[in-house]
Amino acid sequence: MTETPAPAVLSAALVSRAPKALLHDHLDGGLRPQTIIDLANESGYAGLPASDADALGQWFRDSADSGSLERYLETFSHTVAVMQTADQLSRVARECAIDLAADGVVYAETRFAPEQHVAGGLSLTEVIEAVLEGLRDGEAEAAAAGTPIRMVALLTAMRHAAKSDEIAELAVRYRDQGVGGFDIAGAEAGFPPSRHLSAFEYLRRENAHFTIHAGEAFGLPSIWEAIQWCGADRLGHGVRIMDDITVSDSDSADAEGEGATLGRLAAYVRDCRIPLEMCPTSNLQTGAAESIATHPISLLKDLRFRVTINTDNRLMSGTSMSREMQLLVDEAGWTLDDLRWATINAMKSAFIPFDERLAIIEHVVKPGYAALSAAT
Ligand SMILES: O=c1[nH]cnc2c1ncn2[C@@H]1O[C@H](CO)[C@@H](O)[C@H]1O
Ligand SMILES: [Zn+2]
Repeated sequence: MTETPAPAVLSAALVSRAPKALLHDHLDGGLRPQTIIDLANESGYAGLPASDADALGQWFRDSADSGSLERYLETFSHTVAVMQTADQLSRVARECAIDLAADGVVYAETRFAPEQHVAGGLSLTEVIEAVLEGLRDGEAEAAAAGTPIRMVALLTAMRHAAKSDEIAELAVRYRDQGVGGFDIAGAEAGFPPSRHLSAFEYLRRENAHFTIHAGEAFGLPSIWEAIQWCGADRLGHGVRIMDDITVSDSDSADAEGEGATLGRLAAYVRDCRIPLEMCPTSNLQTGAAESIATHPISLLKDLRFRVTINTDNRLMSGTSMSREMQLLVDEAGWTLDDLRWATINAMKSAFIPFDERLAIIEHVVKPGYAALSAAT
């Protein structure tokens, strides 16, 4: 009798070398702990809950681990507090690009809400320009270090606030200067995407791209509004699309997803290839999923939804793209081919022009994975 050999578990060294594409990363959720401390000391912000980097990093991870999106979001008050001057914003953006590049990320969209960075007297445009400058500097440094990365900013409007029209206009104004699109974020329950319909209608008139955080802390109605009412190009998280998928008996969907039945909304999302910006560790912390092994991302992969892997908030989750990928390999059986597929999915869904996406897929992602396959 011949036994099928168990697939080789991918080593951390290999996963860290894999080319990665990241669509869902919050700039204010990815600061280095030491940078927060430096910036707090320089600016006189006295509210930090810890004064050494290790303890502060731990504090963010623990506090974000509450099982509630609302409490998770409270931790951002400390990062936002030290992102109120042009120098602070540029430094954080520069380090974001460098850290992602060092992790093997070759393309990343990082998002932030300009309206949260005006407490120190900056205008919205000064906030955006400071971030864009930092991203350009970070790209240049990463290239010089031999780890080139393309960085794009997304402008977020906070869903509980009333600034989305203005932020959407800025996303259009800065479209050719490093801003790829628009997003809404913040507490989901009680703040449906349709509250910001005029911003989305404006963006569509302008042929601009946007994604919407939906289906994270709230279910199908939020996803339905985001897609069918607001016209979102992509879904931030979208993990609750599972509520519209029936698996005949527990865990019975096999590797091809046989045994699963899609409702109308889930079928629409799959048929239209609507990208899902999935963030496994973040979902465990906010209670949107129970474990990596049972996270819907694997079933959705098997069902061939357009799944992408993302970090959400590297600081609050103590994570990186390599870590998210490694967890899927170790705890949910993902293969190198699966990681390559998710990376190409992300590049196909990026908010940059088609020819530029294709160039990264053909000249960076595919050769990178081919070299790794040859090495396994
Ligand atoms: O997973 C999330 N769901 C909803 N909102 C989020 C998430 N992560 C971060 N933010 C919110 O987005 C703002 C801009 O980056 C952050 O300040 C945070 O309030
Ligand atoms: Zn997010």
